[in-house]
Amino acid sequence: MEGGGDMGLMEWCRELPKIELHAHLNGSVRDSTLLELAKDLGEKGVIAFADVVHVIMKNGRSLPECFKLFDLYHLLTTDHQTVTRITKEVIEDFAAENVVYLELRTTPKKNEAKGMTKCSYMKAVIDGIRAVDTVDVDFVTSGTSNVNCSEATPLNCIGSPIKRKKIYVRLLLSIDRRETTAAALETVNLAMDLKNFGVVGIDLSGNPVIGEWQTFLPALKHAKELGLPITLHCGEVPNHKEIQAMLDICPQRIGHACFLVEEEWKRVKFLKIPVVEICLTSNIRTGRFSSIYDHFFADLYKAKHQVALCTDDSGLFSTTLSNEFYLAASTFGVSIHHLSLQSKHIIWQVLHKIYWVVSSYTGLNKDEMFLLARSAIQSTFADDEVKHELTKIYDDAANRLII
Ligand SMILES: CNc1ncnc2c1ncn2[C@@H]1O[C@H](COP(=O)(O)O)[C@@H](O)[C@H]1O
Ligand SMILES: [Zn+2]
Repeated sequence: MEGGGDMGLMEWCRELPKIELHAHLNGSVRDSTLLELAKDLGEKGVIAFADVVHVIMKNGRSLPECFKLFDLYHLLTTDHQTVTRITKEVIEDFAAENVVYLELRTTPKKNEAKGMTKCSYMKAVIDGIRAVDTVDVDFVTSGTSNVNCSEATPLNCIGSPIKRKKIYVRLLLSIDRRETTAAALETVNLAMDLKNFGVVGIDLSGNPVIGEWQTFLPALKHAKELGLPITLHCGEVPNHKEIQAMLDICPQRIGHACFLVEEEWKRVKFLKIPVVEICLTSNIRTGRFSSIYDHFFADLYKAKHQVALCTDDSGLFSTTLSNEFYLAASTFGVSIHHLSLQSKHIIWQVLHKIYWVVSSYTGLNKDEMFLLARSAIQSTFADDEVKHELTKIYDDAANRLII
């Protein structure tokens, strides 16, 4: 799909201002940084460098393999200084491809050996946000925090003569499915303490075959009581009892939703509440769908259900948000407008190819992609002021990007 006439579309996708709602910090680390960190630890004799290189560089991974890899990532990134470094780099990478609003999620971690508490982990993340120097960052919502974080000021230089790129960064604190109820509650309370530093909500993630719903429920209910929005990794495996329970608490958003059955989709659509964070490459790479043509994105889009294209783990899956837009545009464009949803692969592929060749048309048209990107504004957990600013960014870009 790349190269030739298609390059225009990819470039357009890069130019498009984008909103990223589902990105895990440790899953978004650059390969080059991981390799450097692995080399360091290899030299210190903590890991066998030769053994981990091919694991880091491997392309296709099953979901269980991903979680094994996260354990390795966490070994590499577990000290304050490294957490600060990866946060800085991840934000710079998203900003470089015109992500204008990033809701970055991460699991606050305790590590006694490194003197790390959940709170100090988050301080290291915040230091990383403050260390970004290639773009202006807006992340402080107001005032200071009561967790003894150093005085924080927004990094955007008001009145700076040179107009630089700007990115809004907000944080979601993740509860890992391996955690206890007490640990999950600690994360929710920390999120409340860090509201002034751009923490806007709670995520539930981690290996979907681990942990019981009842373990996380008290913390999620607590978050709701505190008015913290929630997004859940929902239906990554076919656990229908859990999917029902997740929908019962009416989260603001859900991610993945790969294994929802018709009845559950009806409920999602009827509730009109959960915005679905769609992670195409992640779902394909982890084998949730044997072909991208089986993905439910087109179904939801056509039903006008609120969806947002996201990367999930841009480092782990070697993708970017621009790439996800390109993938959606070049795969689903024809199908969305001209085919029935039940079409089989072969029909999708043949018609898509014919249409593509005949008309040189590469998918969703630019107006629709622009609106798709813009529609994510309403799904952010940011306050109205930020939403207003984002709307202005899209209004400005409309002249340049759509006719
Ligand atoms: C592939 N789909 C996925 N499904 C579920 N959880 C995932 C995930 N991808 C990432 N994570 C969650 O994010 C953590 C890494 O980032 P942080 O250490 O929090 O920054 C993983 O350990 C896992 O808990
Ligand atoms: Zn995820």
